[in-house]
Parts: sequence; C-alpha cells; structure tokens
Amino acid sequence: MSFEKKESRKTSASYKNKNKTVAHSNNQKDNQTEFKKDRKFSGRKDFARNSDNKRASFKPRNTDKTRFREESRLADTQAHTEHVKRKGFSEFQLRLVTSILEDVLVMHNSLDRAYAFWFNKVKIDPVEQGFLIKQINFMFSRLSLFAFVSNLKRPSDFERHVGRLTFAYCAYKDWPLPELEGEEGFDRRGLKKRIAEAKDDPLYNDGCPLWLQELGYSELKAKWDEERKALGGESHRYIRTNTIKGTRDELAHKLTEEGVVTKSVAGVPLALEVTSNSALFRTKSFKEGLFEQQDAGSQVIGQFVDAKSGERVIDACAGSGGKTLQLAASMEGKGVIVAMDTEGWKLEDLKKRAKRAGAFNIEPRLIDSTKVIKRMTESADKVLIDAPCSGTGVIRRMPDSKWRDGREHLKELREIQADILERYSKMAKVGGFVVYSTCSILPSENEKQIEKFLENNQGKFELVEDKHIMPSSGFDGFYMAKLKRIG
Ligand SMILES: C[S@@+](CC[C@H](N)C(=O)[O-])C[C@H]1O[C@@H](n2cnc3c(N)ncnc32)[C@H](O)[C@@H]1O
Repeated sequence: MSFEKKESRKTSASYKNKNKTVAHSNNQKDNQTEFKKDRKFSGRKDFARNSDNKRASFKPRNTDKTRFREESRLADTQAHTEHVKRKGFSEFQLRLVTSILEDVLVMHNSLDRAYAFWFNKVKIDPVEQGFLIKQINFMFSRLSLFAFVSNLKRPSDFERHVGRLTFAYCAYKDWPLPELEGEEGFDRRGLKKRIAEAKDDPLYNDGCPLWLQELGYSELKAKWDEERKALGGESHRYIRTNTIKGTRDELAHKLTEEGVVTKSVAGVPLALEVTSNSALFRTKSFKEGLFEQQDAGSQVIGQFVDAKSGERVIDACAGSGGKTLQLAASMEGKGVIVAMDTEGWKLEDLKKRAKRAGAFNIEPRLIDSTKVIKRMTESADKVLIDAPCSGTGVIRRMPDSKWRDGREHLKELREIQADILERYSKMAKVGGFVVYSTCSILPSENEKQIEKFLENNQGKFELVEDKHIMPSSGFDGFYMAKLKRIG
C-alpha cells in the first residue's frame, strides 16, 4: 500500500468521527478555518479543505447569492434545468459539487453523509438542492464513464483530479465548460471523441465498474444486462402514506398545496411518486408525520408481511424502522410490534420517527446477546427478517456504493444471513409466519439462502411464496420469501 493511500485512510477515519457528530448532533458548530474565497475552480486546488485536511467553512460569494435569488424564482424544475443548460454550473455550484465529490472520493465518506453535511451547512433553495443532488447522483452512477473521458485510469487518480470529473460532466451535458486550472496535462481536444466512445461502450454507458460486472454476471447470467442498465439509471423518489394520519389522496392534496408534485403508483396502494425536485423533509406534511420516504419496492415487503390488528409481530432487523412503521400502521395501533436491531442508535432514530408518525404499539429492543432472541422463542405470529445484505438492489439510489468493491464482504454477509435466518425464525409460533427479505438482487443472498434453510429445517418450515422485485421494474431491487412454521 502506498504512503499516499495510508495517509488518506488515516484522515478519512478521523473525518468519519467528525461526521458522526455532524449527523447526530443538533448543535453543529463549524469552527474550522475559512474557505479561501479567491480560489478559482481548479481540480485539486479547489477542494474545500484547509491545511489540516479538514473541511473548511464554505460561504457563497455575493455574486452567487444574487444568482441564487434569481434562480430560486425559477421554482419550476424544467425552467431551472433550461436556465442551467444555458449558463452551466455557477462558480458556487461548482465549488459545492467539487467539495461533495471530494468528500466521497478522497475522504471516503458516503454520499448521504456528504449531502447531509454540505446541505445543512449551505442552506440553498430546495429546487436548487434537488437539482444539484440529481447531477451529483448522475456523476456517481456513471463515474467510470467520466473517469474515462477525463483520462483517469485508477480510482487513486480520481482523488487528485476531481475537477476534471466535473469538467467532463459539463462537456457530456453540453453545458458551458468551467475554467480548469492546474490541469495542463489534460487533453481537452479529444474530449468529444472520448465522450462518443464511452457512450458506445455498454459498461461505461451504464457506469458499471468491473467488480460489479463480474459479480452481476456470475450470479444473474443473461438477466444481468438489463439490470445493469437499470442500476445505471436515475432513481425515482417514493413516499409511503402514513395511514395512521390520513389517506393517500388527502396526503397528495396537502403536498400539492405545499408545491410538491406527486403521482400514485400502480400496485402499491400507499405509495406516491414524487416528481418535483422538492425538499420533502422541509414540508409541514413531513413534520406532521403524514408520510415517510420509502421506496415502493420496500413497501411491497411491508404488504407481503401482512401484519394484522391484534397480532404480535417481530421486526428482527428493524434498523431505523422503515418497515416497522409501515407494519405498525397496518396493525392500526392494536397488538404489538417488537422492533429489534443490534445497533442502539438506529432504534433511537426509530423512536423519534414513531413519535412523529403517531405509532404507539412499537416496543424497541436491542439485541445485545443471543439470549434476547432465545427468550422470544415461539412468541410471534409474524417475524420479519430484513437481513443485512450487499445492497445490490439499491445501488441506483446509492450510486457511490458502486465504487467500493462489494465482493469483499459477500462471504461474511451470506454467513450472517444464514445464521440470522436459522436462529431468528424460531421466534415464530407454530402456525405463524417468517418473512425473509433483502435489498439484494443476488440469488446467493436470496432464494439460495431459503433453499438451504428449508433443507436444514425439513418438517419445520414450508415455503408459502417468494417474490423478486428487480431494478428494471423502476423500483429498487428486493427479494422476499414467506415461510410457514409447521412444526
Ligand atoms: C437491511 S437493514 C434493515 C432495514 C430496515 N428494516 C428498514 O426497513 O429500514 C438490516 C439491519 O440489520 C441490522 N443487523 C445487522 N446484524 C444484525 C443481527 N445479527 N441481528 C439483528 N439485526 C442485525 C443492521 O443494523 C441493519 O439495521
């Protein structure tokens, strides 16, 4: 390992700690050094970091502010997009985009964390924020294409030339090209030719790194091409109506009044697709708990569990409660749902979300030893095991995950899944049901796990039904299997 890499890992670790504070403290305070306002956009030089390799403070200049004010009047997404097409990114936008790219590619933070940090720090118009997120997601979803166009061969090269990636992105979109200083070695003349070549290559065009291509093909064979293409596309935004507080039509109406454009989703009765670039979490409807952001495919899992009033349900890998809240709503507040996880902070998040949603039949329970599970043997009518997985079904929504080799942890993940399924399924009563689900599209984490489990549990469980949702459907990719406990 080169010295350079070691160094960047080291800073990344201390950075992550700082981010944790950012993500979980309401009292954020930026006491870092000032952003050098007179810098030009110039690749590495432009990174919003100070000499200690930490994030610097970042303020729009007066000209940026004027432009924001002008642009924020363009509340209509289409008008805003047209405006940008003519003018390209503003200087402030470029610096912000570059800082976010750097956070992920150089500091190895997740894109979600980078968004949380920067958009909390730089409060901009919701339309503008939505627009920037769209552009950055697209850059990550086709990063290999932009790297090729930028003449960058290895991921370690991305780190030194983030500015080139943004430059290549503007060229790809046919937007005015920004200034690019300190990049004398960069061949700009061949740009158009390289863009055309990359568009012609299916792997570049779908933004698929080699590790993902090898993994996807080895697991899905001929079906992979279509899914690879879908995973390189743009993700849709879905919300779930909180039926504790109202109907889907009432929610759609309230959101329209708040300037959020939605449409209903066939086959998923509580889902609305959000088609405007609105900042959902700033709406009154969100603050009042009328909806939760949840992919439509994930909502199908909630439906599949079919939790009923008065039942005792266990959500064994509840996380921050995406599905728990859906199950609680479908139980209409009657019966109990025990929400379990090994991460206490996720259960704390869940408590806050449950309060906002008005869901009062949830009992959070931390799994801090194997006894917690044993004590609940044969206690539930339904057990949902939403197992930790590779997340290959949700890559489109988390495009930065393509740039970490997901094969490294796959073996360990499969072992955890098999172990969890074996032990946690015993919490179902005889006659009760277990739903095993993942947000993976790999058979080795899905149906193959179920096959092995049934082989080891003959006479105890039988398969009722299983379902795949593939990214080519437009939703995130999921797998779900319903098992009945018979002995
Ligand atoms: C796919 S996520 C769950 C997402 C959640 N159900 C939702 O809908 O938002 C998997 C969860 O399993 C948890 N987990 C990991 N190992 C576990 C274990 N041994 N037992 C229970 N939960 C575990 C993780 O902390 C993570 O929250």
